[in-house]
Amino acid sequence: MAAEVYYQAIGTLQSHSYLNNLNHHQKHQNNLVTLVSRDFISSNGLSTRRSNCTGQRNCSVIRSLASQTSVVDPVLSPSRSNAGDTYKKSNEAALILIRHGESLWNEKNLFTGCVDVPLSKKGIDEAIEAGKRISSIPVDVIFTSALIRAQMTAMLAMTQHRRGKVPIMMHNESEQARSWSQVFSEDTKKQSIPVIASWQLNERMYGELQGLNKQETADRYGKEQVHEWRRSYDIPPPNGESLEMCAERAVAYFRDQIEPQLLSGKNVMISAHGNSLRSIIMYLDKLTSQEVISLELSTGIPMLYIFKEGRFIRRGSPIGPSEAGVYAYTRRLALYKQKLDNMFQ
Ligand SMILES: O=C(O)[C@@H](CO)OP(=O)(O)O
Repeated sequence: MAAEVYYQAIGTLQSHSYLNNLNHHQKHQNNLVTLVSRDFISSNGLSTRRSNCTGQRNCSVIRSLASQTSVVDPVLSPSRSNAGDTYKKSNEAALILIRHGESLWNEKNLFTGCVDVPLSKKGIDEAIEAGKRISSIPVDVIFTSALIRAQMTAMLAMTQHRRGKVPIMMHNESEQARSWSQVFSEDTKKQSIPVIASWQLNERMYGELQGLNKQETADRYGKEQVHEWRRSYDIPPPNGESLEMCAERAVAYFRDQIEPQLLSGKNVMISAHGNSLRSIIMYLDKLTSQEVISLELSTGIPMLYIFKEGRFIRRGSPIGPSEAGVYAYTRRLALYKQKLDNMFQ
């Protein structure tokens, strides 16, 4: 199918605001992300409405980092719709975020944090389903946390990718590990996707709540207290990390290790966790510490951003591998899918 066909979809998408588009996706796919106070997203007045940051140290750090990004949509803006050359010349990359599929402890409703538990049967199915949704989106490098549930999710998702590249875990923990895991064929390397695991993308450390049942904890300490531990920005659970503390390491890692990949045009997938991803989304979408409280991520639903000219544009979640809208977002995505369609005709 020709790339132009995908561009036709832009005509229909142009009339959608960023938020409408997001809502359209959400309607069709079980709430990838829930933002209770959404009005800020469609507004240009982000900075004026964002004076209510309650976080202390890191809040200002996050906000100054975030000030480099924007939710303005250059891809779908009418003035750009016919600017084919502009698309060609501009440097852009896809960024896929995915929270791991349901884990055995999600299933049991236990606080998990940095405890390293695997996916449940349902989580395995979710990861495979997630893989189908992104199976026509190019992935050049994968970042996961150091935890098995995020790694399982990434690996299972990639089994569904139409390009058929093999994800390979990088082992840089020692010189010997690096040397013993070398690949000596350039051709094979080209058919591989490096997978980089980092503790900085781990779930936030839940301290003394790890292993406790969420409902029983609420019964014992009160719903409000537990909600504060779970969703406030800067109040940590007993001996654990607040979201602010989690953001400090996860966002720093994103900026230092992941953004350079995107800047060089590489398409990146991040498989991580509810709270490490919430903190990264806070950075990408310039959410305040108040706004992030209402951000919830579903397990196993991938979310696509386009990184273009230093800005992150949230595109919602691909519904399926053939959904025209997703591939219409950029010429590169359209061409990539067209190539895959030709290969597998
Ligand atoms: O238990 C956890 O580690 C997290 C994510 O599952 O829970 P919460 O939703 O409370 O942040």
